[in-house]
Amino acid sequence: METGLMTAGAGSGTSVMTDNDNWERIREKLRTEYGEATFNSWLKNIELEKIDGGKVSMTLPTRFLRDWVFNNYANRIRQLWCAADDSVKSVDIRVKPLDRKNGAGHKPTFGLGEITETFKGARAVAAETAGQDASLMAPLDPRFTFDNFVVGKSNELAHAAARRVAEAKDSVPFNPLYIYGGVGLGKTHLMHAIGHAIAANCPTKRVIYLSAEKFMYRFIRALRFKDTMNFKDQFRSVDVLMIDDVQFIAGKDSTQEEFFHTFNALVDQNHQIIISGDRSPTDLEGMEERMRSRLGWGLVADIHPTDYELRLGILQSKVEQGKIEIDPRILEFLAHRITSNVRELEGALNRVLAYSDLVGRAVTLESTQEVLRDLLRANDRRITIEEIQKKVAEHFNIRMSDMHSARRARAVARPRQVAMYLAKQLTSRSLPDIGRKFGGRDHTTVMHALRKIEELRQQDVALAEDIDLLRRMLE
Ligand SMILES: Nc1ncnc2c1ncn2[C@@H]1O[C@H](COP(=O)(O)OP(=O)(O)OP(=O)(O)O)[C@@H](O)[C@H]1O
Repeated sequence: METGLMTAGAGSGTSVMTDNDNWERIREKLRTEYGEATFNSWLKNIELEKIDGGKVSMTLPTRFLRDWVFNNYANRIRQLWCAADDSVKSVDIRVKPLDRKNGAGHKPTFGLGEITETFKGARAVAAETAGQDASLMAPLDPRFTFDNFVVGKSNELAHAAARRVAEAKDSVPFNPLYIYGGVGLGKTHLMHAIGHAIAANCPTKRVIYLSAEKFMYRFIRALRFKDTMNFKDQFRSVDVLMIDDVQFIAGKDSTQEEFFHTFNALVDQNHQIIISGDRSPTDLEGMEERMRSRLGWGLVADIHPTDYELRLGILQSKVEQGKIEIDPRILEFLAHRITSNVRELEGALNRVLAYSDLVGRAVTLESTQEVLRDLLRANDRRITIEEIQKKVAEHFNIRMSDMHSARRARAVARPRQVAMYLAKQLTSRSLPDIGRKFGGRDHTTVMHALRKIEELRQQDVALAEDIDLLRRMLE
């Protein structure tokens, strides 16, 4: 979110002395309400800049802190300002500009130049959350903890596996832990949560968390500056290595080669590796076979799309954390309608709340529909055949490419027929269209598949259940 703008009451400015007094009192209230630890981590560094024309301008040293405060404490700060001074119209929190003359100021936490995502123990995280020492900054998002992760059917395996890895003091339960799932379903959240838990429980463990993209960037830089020995040492001496979005290095041969050796070195030393990707290891096209097979060596845990209950649970947890008052029917509406992924769901809630702050009116169903018109339309879109194929392939543990292949073995032919059946049920595509999407098959093949599956559904309870489950997951 670019601007932290909050609106309230009506009126004009007050004297500097009174403003500072008010701010002191508000700070004390925040300290009492949220407790010393939270106050010191997030709120202590808010500075009052000025009050002008009824607008309170405050600053925080980093964008990260500003966003966090905005998302979690803005409502309360606004209420306190309004109660303290009824001339206050709006409250604005900005990132404090760098003091260029003295070279002082704070780097943004997720600055562009930052490539190392290394942290050693809890101190680094604490320093980071307090926004103090830029050189110790760890990019672990403090919101992404196990406590803030809502568990449902779709993510329970990944969550349990992540916890097991995080809590294992001297052992390595599965190596690697490979977590995969669609966009915005909590893979990064779980990895950060593992990082936080290890930092808290085993502060001497050396952990590296970074995206595969940054791994590649660092590797290329090491090559360019002839510093590969150092690069290898750094990565091969860690206790826990977490690589996010591994699909990024598919097709990047030399990075894959380096990653392969790093991977082997760590596994040999019995050091933990945790990897996330957007698809299963077997479906990582552009990834060498030896790498794919290694990625599947340990535990492969997938995160499925969320169901209604989980979406509602996530929204409820967000409003509880932010102490936000909102009509529960709005949350139910959002959980019903924003089904794409959790990131969009959170974004929708934030948009609705920001709008209500701006216009100074409570959130209603009408305003929610109005504000989210585009998002709701996008979420109403039709299910695609590709989605069906992907889901069915995952479910039956076959490759996506088998949906198009000529292979006739039952282990792949049956799931393919199930996918055709669901394509007919859940989309408005014609039989020839469906056939084309399945490796250019004839419409009579599709018809045969539909008949076969309909017949089997009557006889085979397990298959009927599989189909029901798949349909619910897709709808
Ligand atoms: N089960 C959950 N409970 C609470 N928050 C969640 C949950 N799942 C996802 N989120 C939130 O949804 C947002 C997106 O999650 P995250 O970034 O971890 O997704 P991702 O799977 O890594 O996506 P991508 O593939 O785009 O990297 C985050 O703000 C995260 O906190």
